[in-house]
Amino acid sequence: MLRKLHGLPGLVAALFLVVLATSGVVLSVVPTLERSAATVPAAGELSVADLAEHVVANYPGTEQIARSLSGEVVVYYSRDGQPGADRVNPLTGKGIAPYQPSAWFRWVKNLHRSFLMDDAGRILAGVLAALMVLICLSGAFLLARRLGGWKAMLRPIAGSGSPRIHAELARFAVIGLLLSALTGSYMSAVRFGLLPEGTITELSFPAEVSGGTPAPAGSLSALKSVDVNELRELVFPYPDDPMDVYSLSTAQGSGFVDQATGELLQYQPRSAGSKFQHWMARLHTGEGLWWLGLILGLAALTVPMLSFTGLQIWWQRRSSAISLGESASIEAADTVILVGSEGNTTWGFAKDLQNKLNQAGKKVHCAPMNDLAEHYPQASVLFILTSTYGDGDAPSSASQFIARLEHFQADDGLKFVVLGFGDQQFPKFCQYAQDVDTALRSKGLKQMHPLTRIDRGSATQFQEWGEAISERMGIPLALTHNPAPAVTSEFELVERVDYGVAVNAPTSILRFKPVKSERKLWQKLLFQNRQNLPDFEAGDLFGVAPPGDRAARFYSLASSASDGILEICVRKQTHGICSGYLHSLKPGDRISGFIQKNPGFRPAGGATPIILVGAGAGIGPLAGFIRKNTERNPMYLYWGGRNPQSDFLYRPELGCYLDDHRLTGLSTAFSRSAEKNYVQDAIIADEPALRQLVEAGAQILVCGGRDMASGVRQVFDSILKPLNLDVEELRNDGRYLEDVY
Ligand SMILES: Cc1cc2nc3c(=O)[nH]c(=O)nc-3n(C[C@H](O)[C@H](O)[C@H](O)COP(=O)(O)O)c2cc1C
Repeated sequence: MLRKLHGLPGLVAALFLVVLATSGVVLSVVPTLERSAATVPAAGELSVADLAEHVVANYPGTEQIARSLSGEVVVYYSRDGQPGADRVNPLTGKGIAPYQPSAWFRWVKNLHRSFLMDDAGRILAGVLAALMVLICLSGAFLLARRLGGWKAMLRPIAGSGSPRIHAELARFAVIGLLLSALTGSYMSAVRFGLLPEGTITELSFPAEVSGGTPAPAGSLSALKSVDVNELRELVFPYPDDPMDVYSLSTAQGSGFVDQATGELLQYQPRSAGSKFQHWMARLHTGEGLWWLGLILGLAALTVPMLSFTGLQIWWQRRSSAISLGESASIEAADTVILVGSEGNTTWGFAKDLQNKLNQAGKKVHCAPMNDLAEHYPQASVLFILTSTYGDGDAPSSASQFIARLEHFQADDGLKFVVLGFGDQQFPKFCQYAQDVDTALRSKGLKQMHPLTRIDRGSATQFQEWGEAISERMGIPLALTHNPAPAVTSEFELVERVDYGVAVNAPTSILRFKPVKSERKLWQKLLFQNRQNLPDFEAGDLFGVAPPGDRAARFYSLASSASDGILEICVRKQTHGICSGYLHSLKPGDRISGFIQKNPGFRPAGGATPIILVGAGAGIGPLAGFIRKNTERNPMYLYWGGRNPQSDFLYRPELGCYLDDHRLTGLSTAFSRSAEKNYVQDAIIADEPALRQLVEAGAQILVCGGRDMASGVRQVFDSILKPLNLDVEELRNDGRYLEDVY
């Protein structure tokens, strides 16, 4: 719902919003330009009387002096019967230049206010401003949900590509955009009478005027008592009409001034409503608040990019949407599958399950979890397949599920199974699936099979779960869904470096070049994936299926697309089909593969010190991070191998990285050498230095086998103890990341 509230207005209004925002950016510099050209006297330095005296000395035919909120003073005068207007220096009253408002800015203002279409355009601009309020608010809620609550709004944002850019820009700009949209909506609502206007009472001409001989403007007491910075406008009396008066308008109110006595007549302070309206306009335009104008302009500058990335996200989501096969009705279904998904990948698994159950003769009803019915009269099994989002929260298609469960009537014969989809990198791995499992049990439903968690869409884990369910239900259920994108790219092996044969740990660094083929124009326009030149970062995963096998295996990437090479570091497993296949490749051989993003495993960036820990082939992504560290931020590597003569992976590269300071420090440990050390020992040896780094905000990234990762966690727990910290706490702050296999 929240996503629709955000996306739909965005899609409908994107183009108009870009026009509004771009013209807003141009207008946002006006207050700064005006302010830089204006001379603003210090408070108390110059009164309106002084200003009038200086101006009249230079412009004897002065009719009006106007001062903008930016401090620009313009005198309107008549000379030899001809009207004129000059910008003047308030301190001297001397003219600076003829006053000529910019025709270009006027055109942009018209475009911004009304799309150059008068009232119809103004109404459209008002509606767009209101839509923008909706987009900003729903976007802020989505962002808070994604980051794990309002308190976590400043947390590093995981992810990459358009979703990450969209979220980063939105976080930066949302307050500015919301302010512009709210004030713009208010101004439109007032203009079209939807909100009351702040009353500005028209002053009637004073009944009693002295009619005496006019005194010089500089001597009039009412003008002397007003600081020039308060002035809005001073209209001079008609020459040779002793019964006429000065009309004075200031920030506080307006009134008349007797030209002979200097007395203030019929003064009217501004009403609270008028002040409010005035401030809303200032907060929208930044008039007189040049710094705010620039902030609002910067925020508006993000709108074209937000629209573009928003459109890309929508398109990607649409492209990955799964159309479900025929679904039995709620009344007729003997099996129900409910799906909780945000990015649609879980639907692919659900569809496979539904197809296989159909093939086994079941009548399956499949729906989003939010569509939980009150009763499934014929159903004996309820499958829940759900992902987890935010910080252990429900994905959007399951957000109402727990609430709806209150009204659910379960038959005695109904059993349930929960299958969670998540990512082990997140501290609350498959937490929502766990919550659903608990909620169903507390509701009194019987579990048919224990909760199972699938990590990063593993086809193998899904298949294994299918086998277990198959046994429970007594039906064949060969689940084969592999969420790999249908489109793979071709890669050619250009180089391999082999290590570790002598210590029974054959490990190769394999470097591939993508085989190029250009995208067609329509594919580019429709934001289609680059078919053969995928975008990837070190730490993302490379999916490869060995010949004759549909299930892909994943290898952490040791390079980024910008390196121009796709690099993986693969240890040949005993009986490993895929690792054996990769190890058999010779330069010139081609393979097909695809990229799976792994946004949860990336160094924080900026000056944050990074501690990299790995063992064996786990060095792959870590080497990729170091290669990318061209800004020479502090980066330390702790790595464990078997023997320095045989499997010191990346030895020459690491030497170069140390020399050119992409790597700040390197500690190694070898288990089959004289020292017989593991990476944990190398970490303990540097305990005080590491503690200091963590105290200074360091982030730790660990890559390698499960046992090594668990040992490293224990060691860090003990190192962190004196700081009253532990790995779990760092993990919650995104400062302890693992890529474990
Ligand atoms: C912003 C974001 C937050 C996530 N939070 C969690 C989480 O807290 N726990 C977890 O196990 N997985 C988390 N994941 C991983 C997803 O649950 C996982 O990728 C899942 O397969 C997505 O399925 P879906 O595309 O059907 O929504 C998160 C993913 C993203 C992009």
